[in-house]
Amino acid sequence: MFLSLGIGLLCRDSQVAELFPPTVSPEIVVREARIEDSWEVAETCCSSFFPGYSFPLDFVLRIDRLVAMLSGFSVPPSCRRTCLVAVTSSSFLDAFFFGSEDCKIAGQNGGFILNKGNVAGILTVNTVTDFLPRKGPLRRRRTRIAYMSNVAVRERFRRKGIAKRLVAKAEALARTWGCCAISLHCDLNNPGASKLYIGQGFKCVIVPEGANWPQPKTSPNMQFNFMMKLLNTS
Ligand SMILES: CC(=O)SCCNC(=O)CCNC(=O)[C@H](O)C(C)(C)COP(=O)(O)OP(=O)(O)OC[C@H]1O[C@@H](n2cnc3c(N)ncnc32)[C@H](O)[C@@H]1OP(=O)(O)O
Repeated sequence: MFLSLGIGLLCRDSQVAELFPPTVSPEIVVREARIEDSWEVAETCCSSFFPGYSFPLDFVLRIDRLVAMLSGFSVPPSCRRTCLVAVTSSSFLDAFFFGSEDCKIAGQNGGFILNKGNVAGILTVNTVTDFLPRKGPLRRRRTRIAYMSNVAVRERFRRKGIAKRLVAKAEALARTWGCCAISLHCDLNNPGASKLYIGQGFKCVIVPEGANWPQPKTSPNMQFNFMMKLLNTS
């Protein structure tokens, strides 16, 4: 009986392997982040944008992100901001990764990770338009243009269409906010991300030389493409 049960399990494993070959992502749901996702959002952000840092600097970075995220959700009146997460089904992760790379505690492999790994990707979208030139002598904020940032997918979940899903969800959300366009800054030296946005229909906006066009505050040597996509609101 034990033998047949063992064979049954083996069959199930191979069938599961067939159903989920390594190139296909497990079930992914894209939704707005909840408070309990905060640490994993910070972790996904830091491991994607600062992959080279090790303990204790990476821990400090994550705390910094966490604080920035929790405090950054207050926005000027009439503006919207939200963080989207792509989450994997936890049962899948429990079955395949529990106790291994997704459940690391401080300092392991020289890096700080404390999560079960449900968040596979993140994206922030807002209508604050801090990165668009203001309008008129009163320097009023532009309206109806959403802005995307912090798009990141954990390394082992990349090239499975997760960023595309996050971008599509951000566009849908922007439409519900009444936006007619969505914009972003993309590092000129990030060909993967540029390809992603061009593939999703974003166009580079040529910023006139010397224009007073606000840019993200990163290292001074970093150069950005400002990209935009008109949203079909019909
Ligand atoms: C506005 C911003 O926030 S820009 C910052 C972008 N973020 C980063 O650079 C952080 C580190 N990188 C990442 O987190 C990821 O690699 C991302 C977000 C750039 C892409 O996430 P993924 O989930 O892997 O993208 P996804 O699988 O949806 O790819 C969609 C398309 O983008 C393009 N693409 C994505 N990554 C790459 C890459 N490394 N090289 C070439 N093309 C790429 C491809 O055209 C791809 O389609 P394909 O797989 O059918 O060829």
